[in-house]
Amino acid sequence: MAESAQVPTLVYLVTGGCGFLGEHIVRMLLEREPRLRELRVFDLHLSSWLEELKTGPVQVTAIQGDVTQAHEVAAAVAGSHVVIHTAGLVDVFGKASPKTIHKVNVQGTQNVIEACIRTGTQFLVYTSSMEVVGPNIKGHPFYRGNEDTPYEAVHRHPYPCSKALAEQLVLEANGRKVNGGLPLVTCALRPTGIYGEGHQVMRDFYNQGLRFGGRLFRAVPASVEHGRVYVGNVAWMHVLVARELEQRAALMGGQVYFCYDKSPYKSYEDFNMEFLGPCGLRLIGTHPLLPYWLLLLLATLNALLQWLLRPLVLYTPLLNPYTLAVANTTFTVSTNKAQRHFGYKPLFSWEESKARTIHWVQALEGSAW
Ligand SMILES: NC(=O)C1=CN([C@@H]2O[C@H](COP(=O)(O)OP(=O)(O)OC[C@H]3O[C@@H](n4cnc5c(N)ncnc54)[C@H](O)[C@@H]3O)[C@@H](O)[C@H]2O)C=CC1
Ligand SMILES: CC(C)CCC[C@@H](C)[C@H]1CC[C@H]2[C@@H]3[C@H](O)CC4=CC(=O)CC[C@]4(C)[C@H]3CC[C@]12C
Repeated sequence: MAESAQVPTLVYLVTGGCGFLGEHIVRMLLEREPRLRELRVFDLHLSSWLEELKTGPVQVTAIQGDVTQAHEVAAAVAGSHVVIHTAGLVDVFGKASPKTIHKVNVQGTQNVIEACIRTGTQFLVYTSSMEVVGPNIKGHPFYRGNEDTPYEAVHRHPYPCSKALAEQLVLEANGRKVNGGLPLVTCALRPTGIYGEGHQVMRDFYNQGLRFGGRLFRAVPASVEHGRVYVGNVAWMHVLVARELEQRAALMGGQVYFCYDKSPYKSYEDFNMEFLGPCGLRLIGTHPLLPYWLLLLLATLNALLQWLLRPLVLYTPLLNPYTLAVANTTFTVSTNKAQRHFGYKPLFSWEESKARTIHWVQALEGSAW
């Protein structure tokens, strides 16, 4: 990869570049990668905000395409120096079938790898997930663990299964020869639960709170820690990894990195209240209002209803046995591997991450502000 501060030469491709995280990566690259000549944004659904980016100095190329279609992926990858593969089907609510989740997340990733090899693209950054590790089906806590913490990673749900398989494909591809004979250099980033501007689940919780007269009802004990990381910092980690992968190929190739920042360790709901509280919502109860066994019964009923109604309507409530288990199991990370390997420091402090997220919630349609 040729380096020059004056003449931008690099071509980057971001798959899933119109999604929640993808948009932040795209904007961050344009702001903080001075060597960029062309930025290709590949997504199933192209967003209108891409148009405004086309007026800047970097050539922004919007590519409507499907990662499950190998020829579309190969055409987009050809001629790029770095691929950031963020596209994925993020579904833990039963909106898509397990087969579709597998096809997009696993076959789609395989297509990206093969496209890099066939077209001679040498650097691949994959957005994995904390979910490839856990929480596992046994509900074992992962308390402030790092990339080397032993943990029994056993999954049954299609989403974590697909992310784990895809991550494995990416890591195993490290070192394979790409067209031209150079080695492919890959690595995987594992965000914990991402939050920030554009976060759909946060929007859902906010709207739910508004419907209940400004109240949310505690469902998870405050003592359960759930790892969260600000979207801007996750994007920054992608930009840094992409930048450093060539110089530090021997160290970083085939590695996994948790995404982390200074966001506090809290339960899923208490963490959300850091933003929803200042927007006028209250979390009712210091303990869960319903006992766990009753929540599990409701979650199971929801799963049953989803199955029964499937021929007529898609019923996809937030509460199901999987989301209940994830929200009720401690899973937090404490690591400095990204700092040691490629000098990562969070770009946004907790105070700034919080302020930006609150500002976004306040601007939502139907907001109480
Ligand atoms: N949201 C979260 O808390 C976390 C997300 N992740 C991972 O981060 C990545 C991005 O997730 P989000 O931004 O939250 O999701 P998102 O749903 O907002 O973005 C995913 C993007 O991929 C695109 N996409 C989906 N199927 C596609 C296909 N067949 N071909 C081309 N593009 C396709 C979508 O149109 C969307 O723009 C995913 O790989 C996800 O697994 C990892 C950890 C946590
Ligand atoms: C009412 C319930 C008891 C609470 C429901 C909350 C859930 C909807 C969310 C709790 C934990 C979330 C997941 C977690 O942050 C890890 C994730 C990583 C990803 O890669 C994708 C998203 C997610 C699975 C995230 C999804 C929503 C929760 C299950």
